[in-house]
Parts: sequence; C-alpha cells; structure tokens
Amino acid sequence: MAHNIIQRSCVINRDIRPFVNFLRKVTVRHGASPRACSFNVQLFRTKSDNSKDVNSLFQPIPFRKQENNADDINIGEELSGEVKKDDLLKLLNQFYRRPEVRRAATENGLDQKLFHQAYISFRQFCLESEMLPADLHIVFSDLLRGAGHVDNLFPYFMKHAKEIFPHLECMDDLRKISDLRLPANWYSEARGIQRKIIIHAGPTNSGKTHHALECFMMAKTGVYCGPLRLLANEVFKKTNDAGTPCDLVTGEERRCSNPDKSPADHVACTVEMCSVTTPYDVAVLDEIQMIKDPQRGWAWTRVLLGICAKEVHLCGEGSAIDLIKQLMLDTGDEVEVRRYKRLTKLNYLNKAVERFENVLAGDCIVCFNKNDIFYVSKQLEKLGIENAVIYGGLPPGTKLAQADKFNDPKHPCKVLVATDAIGMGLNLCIKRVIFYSLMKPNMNQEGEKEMDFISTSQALQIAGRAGRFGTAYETGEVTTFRAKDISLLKEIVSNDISPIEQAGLHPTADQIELFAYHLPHATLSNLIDIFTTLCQLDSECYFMCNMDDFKFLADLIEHVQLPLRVRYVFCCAPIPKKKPFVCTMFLKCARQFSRGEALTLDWICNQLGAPFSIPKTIADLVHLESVFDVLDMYLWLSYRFQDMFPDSELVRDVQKELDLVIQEGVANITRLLLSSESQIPASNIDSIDDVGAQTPKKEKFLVEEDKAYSTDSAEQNNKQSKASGIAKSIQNEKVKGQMSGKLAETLIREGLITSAELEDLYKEWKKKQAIERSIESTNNRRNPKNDPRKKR
Ligand SMILES: Nc1ncnc2c1ncn2[C@@H]1O[C@H](COP(=O)(O)OP(=O)(O)OP(=O)(O)O)[C@@H](O)[C@H]1O
Ligand SMILES: [Mg+2]
Repeated sequence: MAHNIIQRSCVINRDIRPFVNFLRKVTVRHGASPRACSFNVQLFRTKSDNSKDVNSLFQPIPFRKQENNADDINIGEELSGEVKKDDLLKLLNQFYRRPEVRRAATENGLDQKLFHQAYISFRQFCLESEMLPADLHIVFSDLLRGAGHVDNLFPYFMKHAKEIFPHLECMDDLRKISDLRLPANWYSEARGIQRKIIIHAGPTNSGKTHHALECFMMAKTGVYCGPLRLLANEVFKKTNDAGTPCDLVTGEERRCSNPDKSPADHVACTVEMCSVTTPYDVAVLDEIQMIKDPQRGWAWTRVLLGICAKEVHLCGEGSAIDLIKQLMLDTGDEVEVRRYKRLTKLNYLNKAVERFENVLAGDCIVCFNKNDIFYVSKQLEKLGIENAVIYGGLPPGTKLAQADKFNDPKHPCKVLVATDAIGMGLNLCIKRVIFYSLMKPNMNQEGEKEMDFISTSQALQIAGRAGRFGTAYETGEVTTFRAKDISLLKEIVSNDISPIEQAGLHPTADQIELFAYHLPHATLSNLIDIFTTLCQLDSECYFMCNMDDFKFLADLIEHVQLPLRVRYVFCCAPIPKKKPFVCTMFLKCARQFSRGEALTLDWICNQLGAPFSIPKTIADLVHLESVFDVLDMYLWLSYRFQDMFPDSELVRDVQKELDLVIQEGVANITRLLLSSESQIPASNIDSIDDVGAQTPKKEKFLVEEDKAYSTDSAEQNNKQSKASGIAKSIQNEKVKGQMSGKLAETLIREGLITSAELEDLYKEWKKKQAIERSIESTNNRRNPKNDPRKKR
C-alpha cells in the first residue's frame, strides 16, 4: 500500500521528497525491502531537470542606445522623409503577429521565448533611437508608402537578435566545445603508450591496497592517488619508511622527501592533484568505486583515462569491474582482474547494544551527524566510559591524535565515537562496529540533500572497519544500537552491490574559457549552466558531475572583479559551503585579491582573530574548525597564486598550532559538552560534513558580510529586506499564536536570527500592534461608522 503511494508520489511532485523518505522509513519498518523503496526514489531522480531548455539560460544583452551628435546627418530621413514613431509601431506589431516571421525565427534558433525577448528589444531599439540606420529607415518608409512587405524587416530584426543573443552566432562552436563524447581522446600522453590495467577487487580489509602498494614501491617511478589527505599521508609515510623516497602532494600541502628538495621518483597524492602529463611506471588509483561519486567522480575518471603509466592498479569494489572494462575498450588498454577475500572474520551479531551500559572496550559507535556524536559521547562520559571522537570536520592532526588514543593499548580510552569519516583511510583497532542509526544525509546527483538509508556499499565499508588485519582484534563484529535496526542492517548488507554504470565527468577550465570567449557577457555560473545543458556525453558510460557547489561559489564572488581563470580557480577551492564563516572569508579573500593587495599572514590572522585560545564550548570548537578550514583555503590558493598568498609557510605553522588547540578542545569534549549543555547552536553542529557540503542559502553570507562591509549599500538593503522578511514571517507566526513555532525554531537553528533578536522583533511587533490599535481606536472614535463593533 505505502509502496504504491511512494511510486505515485514520485511522479507527482519532486518537492515532496521528505514525505517520501518518511513513508519509506515507515514502509521499511513494516517489513518492506529498503531496496524496493530506493528503487522508487530512483524513479523520482530520473524525473530531474535534464530536460532543461538551453535557451532559457541565455540572457539578452541590453542594447546600447547610440549617442548622436547634434551635427550628425540622418541620412535615412534625408533620403526618404520622416517616419513617425506611431506608424512605425503599427508596422512592428504587424511584423510580430506574422506566423511566417515566427517560423523563420525558429529556423534561425529563436524559440518562442527568445523571439519575444528579441522582438521587445528590437521594438525598443526602433522606437527609442533618435536616428535609425539609413537602410532600416528606408525600409520603414517604403512600407508606409505601401511598397514592400512587412517581412522585409526580418533581416534587420535578426541582426538585432544576434547582437543581444550572441550565442545565436556560435551555437555550433559551443556544441563542439562541450562535446564530451570521447573523453579518452583528451589524453594524448596516455594514448601514446600501451597500458596494463590491474583491478584489485574485493571486500574491505582484503589486502587490495597492500598488494597495489607493493608494486608501486617496487617500481622505478610511481604515483599513488587516494581519496583523502590522510590516506595520501599514510602512503607517503609508509613508502618513505620502507626506504623508497616519496613526495606528498595534496591541495593544501607539498612535502619533498629528498633533502635537496628535488622531486622524488614516487609521489603520494590526492586524486584531484594527480598529474596526467608526467610519465610513471606504476600508478595506483585507490577506492575506484568513487568514480560514481556525484561530486568528485570526475577526478577518478580523469586519472583512469589519462594517467600516463605502464601499469595502472585500481583498488576497490568489484562493482566497478564491468564499467572499467567498458571504458578501457575506448583506450585500448589490457585489463586484468585480481580478486581478494577478506583477511579476517566479520560476524554480524543478532543482538543490538540497546544501552550505553553495554558498550565494551574496542567498540566503535558510528553516527551520521555531529549531534548524535556529541550526544553519544556525553552519554558514555556520564557512565565514566572515556571515548575518542572522530568526525570529518576535525583537522587531520586531531583525527590522528584521537585515533592514536583509541589504538594505544596502554591508553584507558577504549571506545570510539565516529562518523563514517572512518569509512576510508584510518587504521583503527576496532573489535565491534555499532551502527547508532542507519539513516544518512546524502547528496544526490542534483546536489540535493536527502535522508536515506545507508547503501549496501556504505554499510559494508563501515562494517569492514571491525577486525582489521594485523590489529589486536582479528575477528570483527557488527551490530546496531537499536534492536529494531538489526534486521534492517542484515538486509542492507545482504543485498548485492549493484554494478556501477557511469563514470563522472566535468568541464575543464579550458572549455569554460572558450565558452567565455564566445559569450563574454555571461556570468561564470551561467556559463556552467549553459555548458552542462548543451554538452553531449555518452550516457551509457558517463554522467556530468554536479556543479552546484562550484556555481554557488561563482555566484558568491560574481560581483568581485577577477579575470575568468582566477575566478575559475577560486571556485575550485575546497570550501565547506555550509559554513558561513568560511564562505565569508572566501569572499573577503577574493576582494583582497581583486584589489591587488597581497594576502599576508598579518592580514589573514587579523581577519581570523589569531592567536586562538582553547575552546570553552562546543560553539567555540565548531568556530575553530571553521577557522582551520579558512587556513586550508589559504594554503590551497597559495599553491595556485604564490605572489598573492606569500606567507604559506607561516600560515601552515599557525594552522599546526590551531590543530593542537583543537586537539586539546576535543580531548576535553565532555567539559565542552557540559558547558554547552544549555544551548548548542544546532545550525553549526547538525552538519553532514562527511558526505559533502550542503549549500546554504546565500542570504546567510550576506548577513555576515554586512557586519564587515556595512558601507555596501546593496548588501545593506539585502540585510534590511531579509530582516523585514524574517520579521514578517515571525509576525505571521505569532499572529497564529505560535511564538515558539516551527518557523522561529528553524530561523534560530539556521543561524538566521538569534533568540535575542527574535525577542527584540517580538517586542517591536507588539509595540507596532499597540500603535496600530491606538490609531484604529482613535479613528473609530472620530468616525464611529467604521467601528466594526458598532456595526455588529
Ligand atoms: N599480505 C599482507 N601482509 C602484511 N600485511 C597485510 C597484507 N595484506 C594486507 N595487509 C595489511 O592489512 C591491512 C588491510 O589491508 P589493505 O589496507 O590493503 O586492505 P583493503 O582491501 O585495501 O581494505 P579497504 O577496502 O578497507 O581499503 C593493512 O594494514 C595492510 O597493511
Ligand atoms: Mg584499501
């Protein structure tokens, strides 16, 4: 029954997604398969905006009125006499109504909407120009004298249309530039050699990466590409410890192993940073299933197709094998598959933990949001169970310190509370993985956040952290916290992982630059929209990655004067978009850059309020995490614009100190939780930092910006209108007698308004009401007829 409701709902309206999720939850609780429900949501997704009409993305360029000099001669008028504007308007109206004209316009690329816009602009041009071009003037004059046909205006109309819609002249070029149908051909270096692709496929903890790394270390030259900085760091250390000099390259960090700083023959990097023009003997591309990631998948595709290495080792789930084989038909590379079995046992328990009192040494409780992390941690502390905490937003040093504490057999901390940040990378001594919940916020291909049951692949990845080979616990256990989740978990992990069907792609800076050359008036975000709508790809094997985060940043700095290349690079920076403070700093950096002023250590420290003190509350901790992200952004940009970000080394030192300060805060997390007991700002902690950034509303940043740039009138207006909008909503809500209603709660939670501001608004509203009432009663006294009481 509910099953059918879901299916119907899907077709009706995409905005009811939360309702569908709720229904799905209820359905699964009542015994339906989560897989069946996932399928229904898939139906939902296929009804997305792919059909978006490209013409709707083109904005007309307002035509510029020609300034005439007093002594300019109106040749048209000299030759054929004056044309009255009224007569001209009649002719234009006739022209607009002609079906033949519309047909011809369509043939020339103007759909109904563009035709209408072009006509409005053409009419304005004809009526407002003091002097029309001579030939057009003569055509009008002839028409008025009954000579010729109104259709004769069409070439002049089309000329005007092409001026305000420059894409009409270059659609073929735009289509060629955005043709992504044969991505294998983009990498001439890789196509110039015969490569051998070795797929290491198997479950977690089966030695896939280990075997690939053996080949990497034995090779004369090699590159390792991992999904996380921590993983790249681990390989960097492992390789150097094994006596093979290896460099580290991540977005924010470069480390050389050779004392003379010359590049080593081996390099460990994050996938996005891998060079596809440097030749290597061996390349390792880890966690290959990430090729399907809606946001980052393109980076795996790029390395897979483009890496110039004789041997390419891919490690990950077997679900990627068929797709890889398919893609390699285009590259002509040889493919070999090596399958692995799990090295240790993993038992799924029949009993849930249910009570915090039942938590044991070696347990790792996995949560999917920070609220749960803090709650669980606090409950354990109340019982005197010391615990380490790891979530995605923590600095790497802090994560490692927490992991070390948990792994150290001599340390009393024997329990870990973590998000699925531990799903990839860290080597942890976990005996039992306990799923605190099975629902997780996910980013879909359209960049929307949706609550969903964890996928089979995610569940297996996380569960597989228990009983890691070579640790104290060689038999792992997996269970849930709540009894009702046990059967659901079993069902999820018993499903087959569906084969990966498509690999991600995204436009390159060169392609966007070419687009900008053809469409010089379009904004960067608009260029991306046009590109993604126009582009052609082989949808059997590829999909276009979601670019919403990029577009969000592009919109944020649209009004800042920057060359396109610089703007593009800025928008590629790793910014957690859900953190208003980081986004505000991003905007400030772009402004400083645009003014040509270097972003020095002093400048950035001033902005961030360094030096930093140890956090006293969770809110302090969350703020320091944002500060850490800003320093990451600085370092990332410093590798692209060294002149403008000259103090990267000093900033790195500041960041290391901050990592220690945060470490100390996290070490005392119970104290922080207790001192924050009264009010934890939910907007800050209810995040989904481990699944990608959620794009917040842009207005949020403008409010923060206002504080710093109160002279900026546009933003000031924005703030005022937003404040009045909020006030109105609150007033409406209060009118309904819901002072502590949902809207107020949401506004506070979203950080759009504080409780004190809400209180002020309430007082203001009461005052206003009192004034209105007194005016009304005065009026009624003056004019008793208006008094509704009297009427009654
Ligand atoms: N043959 C081996 N000899 C020694 N240690 C090994 C061997 N195989 C694996 N290991 C160790 O076992 C642990 C798990 O191996 P590895 O990281 O390669 O697994 P994986 O299959 O890549 O797991 P995941 O899917 O979680 O990435 C690592 O610490 C690794 O060093
Ligand atoms: Mg691995």
